[in-house]
Amino acid sequence: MEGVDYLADERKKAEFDVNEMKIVWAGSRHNFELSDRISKLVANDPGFSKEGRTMLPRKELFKNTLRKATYAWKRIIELRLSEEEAAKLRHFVDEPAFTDLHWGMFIPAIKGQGTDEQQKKWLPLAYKMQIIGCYAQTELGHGSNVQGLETTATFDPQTDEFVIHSPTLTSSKWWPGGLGKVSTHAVVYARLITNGKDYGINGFIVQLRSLEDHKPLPGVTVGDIGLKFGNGAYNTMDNGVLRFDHVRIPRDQMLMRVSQVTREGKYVQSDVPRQLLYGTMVYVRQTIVSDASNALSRAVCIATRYSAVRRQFGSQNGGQEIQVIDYKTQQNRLFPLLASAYAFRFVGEWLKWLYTDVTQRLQANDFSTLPEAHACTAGLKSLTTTATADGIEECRKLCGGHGYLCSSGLPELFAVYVPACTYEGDNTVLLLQVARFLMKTVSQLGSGKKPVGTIAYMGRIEHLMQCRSDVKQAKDWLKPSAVVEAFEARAARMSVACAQNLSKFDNPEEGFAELAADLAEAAVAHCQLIVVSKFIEKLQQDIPGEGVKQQLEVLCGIYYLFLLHKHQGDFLGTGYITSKQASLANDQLRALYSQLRPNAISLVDAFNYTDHFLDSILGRYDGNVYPKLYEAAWKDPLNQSDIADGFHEYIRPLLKQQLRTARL
Ligand SMILES: CCCCCCCCCCCCCC(=O)SCCNC(=O)CCNC(=O)[C@H](O)C(C)(C)COP(=O)(O)OP(=O)(O)OC[C@H]1O[C@@H](n2cnc3c(N)ncnc32)[C@H](O)[C@@H]1OP(=O)(O)O
Ligand SMILES: Cc1cc2nc3c(=O)[nH]c(=O)nc-3n(C[C@H](O)[C@H](O)[C@H](O)COP(=O)(O)OP(=O)(O)OC[C@H]3O[C@@H](n4cnc5c(N)ncnc54)[C@H](O)[C@@H]3O)c2cc1C
Repeated sequence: MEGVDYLADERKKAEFDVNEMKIVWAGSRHNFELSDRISKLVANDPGFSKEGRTMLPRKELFKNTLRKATYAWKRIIELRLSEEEAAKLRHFVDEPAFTDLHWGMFIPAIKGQGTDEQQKKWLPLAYKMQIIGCYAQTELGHGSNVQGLETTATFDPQTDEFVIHSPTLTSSKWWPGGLGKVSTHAVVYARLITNGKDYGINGFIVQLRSLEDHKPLPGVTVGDIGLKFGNGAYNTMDNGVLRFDHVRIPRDQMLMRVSQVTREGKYVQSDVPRQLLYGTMVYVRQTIVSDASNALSRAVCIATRYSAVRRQFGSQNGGQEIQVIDYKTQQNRLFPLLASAYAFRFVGEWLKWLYTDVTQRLQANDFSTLPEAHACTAGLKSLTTTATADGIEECRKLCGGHGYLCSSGLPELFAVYVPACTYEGDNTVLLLQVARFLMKTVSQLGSGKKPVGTIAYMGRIEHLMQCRSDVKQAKDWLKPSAVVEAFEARAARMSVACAQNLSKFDNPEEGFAELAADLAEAAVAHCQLIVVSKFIEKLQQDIPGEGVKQQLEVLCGIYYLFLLHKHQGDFLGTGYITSKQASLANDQLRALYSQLRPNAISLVDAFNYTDHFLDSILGRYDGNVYPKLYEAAWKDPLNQSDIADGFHEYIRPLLKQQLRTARL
C-alpha cells in the first residue's frame, strides 16, 4: 500500500535524536542543509531520473550520461549555484562522468602544479567548461610505477616547443577517465627531455581535440578502451587510450611550479620538493576516503532496512516470523559495517583537515608534514576502499537472493565502487608506501628526532614494547585508554618486528621486497590505529542532541572491538593481550550489538538519503519492498510480451522435436 511506513515501528524504537545525528553525519548544520536541499532538488527533477539505466546498451548509456552532465551544468548556471552547491549536485546526480575528472583532477592538477600565470590562463577556461580536461598519467605498460612511464616530452629550442611522443605501444595512455570521447585537453605526464638529458616525469597541458568540430588534432590518436565490469556502472565513463605522434606544444604548457625549462632549454629545479608532482593524487586520495563512507553507508542503509523488513523462520502458532536483523549472525556481519561507515566519515573529516593544513604549509614553503600527509592519504585510501568494496559485497549477501537483483541497487554500487581499490594507486602498492614511512620512523627513533602527528606513539616505543593490557572484565574494553594502547602496542610491535627482520638483510631493498606481506600488515595495523583514534577523539568533542553521543560510543566500540576480534592473531601474537582478554572483548562486542539493535534503522536514516539517491527497492525509506519488487519485474524488457523473442526460431522447434520423439 502506498503511503504506509512499514518501518515505522522500527523508527519508534530509536533512543536518540535522529535530526541531530543527521548533522553529526553531515559534519555541520551548514553541510546538512546543503546536502538536504540539493539531494531533494536532484531527486525531484525528472531530468536526473535513473530509470532503466542498467538496461541501456553502451552507446545509449553513454549518450544519456552526456545529456545528464550537460543538463546538470545548465541547472548549475540557471540556479546560480556556488562551487560547493554545484559539486553537491554532481554528487547526487550519482553517475560517473567526464566531469568528475575535469573538476576532480584536471583543474586540481593545474592549480597544484601550474605557475600563477598558467593558472590565470587555463583555469577560467576550465571553470566555464570552454575546455574539458582529463588526467592522463597511466599507460598501457605502467600505472603503479609512475617513474616507469614512457611518453616523452622533448624540448626543441629551435621552435621553443615540446614534442610529445609515444615511442612504444606500451607508452599509450590507457585508462584516463573522460579521455576516450570527450576531453579537449589533458594534463599529460611525460618524461621531460632537454639537451639530451631525461629529467623524469612532469605534467604538460596538451590539446587533444579541435574546439570547433571535436576531431582529434594532427598526431593524436584517441578512443575508448572498451566495456568495463558491470551493467551500466562505470561504463558511463569514457576511459580512454591516447597516442602521440610528435605532437608539438608551446614550452609554456609544461606545468612549471615544481621545475622549469628556460627558453635556452636549461632545466631548473625550484625549491619545492619533486613529490609535489604527485600532489593531485594526494588530493584525490583524500577525497576518496570521504567517498568511502558515502558508498559504504549507502550499502549499509539498504541492507539494514531490508534486514528489518525480511522475515525468515521462527513463526509460532501462525505468528510472524523473525526479522532477519534479529539474528546475531546477521548483526555480526551488518553492524560492524554500519560502525565502519561512521568511522570512515570521521576519519575522512580529519583527513580533510590534515590536507588543508599541509596545503597551507606548502604555500608557505613548509614541507615538513608532506611525508605524513602522503602516508595518511595513501594508507587510509587503501584501508577504507578495501573495507568498503568488501562491505558492499557483504551487504549484497546480507540481502539474500534479492540482493543479486539490479533493482536492489547493490550490484551497480559494487561495480561502480570496486575500482576504487585500484585507481588512484593500487591498494597494496599504497600500503607499501605507508610501510616505508613506518620503517623510516623506526630507524630514526634513536636519533633524537621526535615522531609527531599520527606516528607520535612511536615516541613511547619502550613502553609500548613491554606494556600489557590491564582489562579484567568485559566493560573495561569500553575505556578509550585501554583501546588506544592496545592498537598502539599492536602497530608499534608489528613495525618493530618488521624493522628487526629487515636489518637481517644486507640489501635493504631486497629485504623490503622479501618481507612485503608482513610490511603491508604492519601498515594496516597503523592505519586502523588512526581510524580508531580519530573516532575516539571525535567522541571527546561536545556533541549535542539527546542520546547522540551514546549511540556514537556504541558504534565506536563495535568498530574497534570487531577489528580486535578479526585481528586477534596480531593482538595475541604480539603479546599485548591474553586469550581471556580477547574473549572478554568478544563478550563486550555482543553486548554492544544488543544496544545498537533498536537504533539500527534510525542510524541509517541519519544518512538522510533520498530514495532517488539510494536507487534501491530493498532500501526504500518506507520498507514497501515486496509490491515494488513485483512491480519492477514486469518492467523488464523480457516481459514486454508473453511470448519471448526467439520462441519461433529456437524454442518451438525444440518442443516440436520433443513431441515427435514422444509420439515415436
Ligand atoms: C570532489 C572531488 C572528487 C574527485 C574525484 C575524482 C574522481 C575519481 C575517479 C577516479 C580517478 C582515478 C584517477 C587515477 O587513477 S590517476 C592515476 C593514479 N596513479 C597512481 O596513483 C599511481 C601510484 N603510484 C605512485 O603514486 C608512485 O609511483 C609511488 C608512490 C608508488 C612510488 O613513487 P616513486 O616511484 O617516486 O618512488 P618512491 O616510493 O621511492 O618514493 C620516493 C619518495 O617520494 C615519496 N612520495 C611518493 N609519493 C608521494 C606523494 N604522493 N606525496 C608525497 N611524497 C610522496 C615517498 O614517500 C618517498 O619519500 P622518501 O622515502 O624518499 O622520503
Ligand atoms: C576505473 C579506473 C579509472 C582510472 N582512471 C584513471 C585516470 O583518470 N587517469 C589515469 O592516469 N589513470 C587512471 N586509472 C589507472 C589507475 O590509476 C591504475 O590502474 C592504478 O594506478 C594501478 O596501476 P596498474 O593498473 O599499473 O596496476 P599494476 O601495478 O599493474 O597492478 C597489478 C598487480 O601488481 C601488484 N603490484 C604492482 N606493483 C607492486 C609492488 N611494487 N609491490 C607489490 N605488488 C605490486 C598490484 O598490487 C596488483 O595486484 C584508472 C583505473 C581504473 C580501473
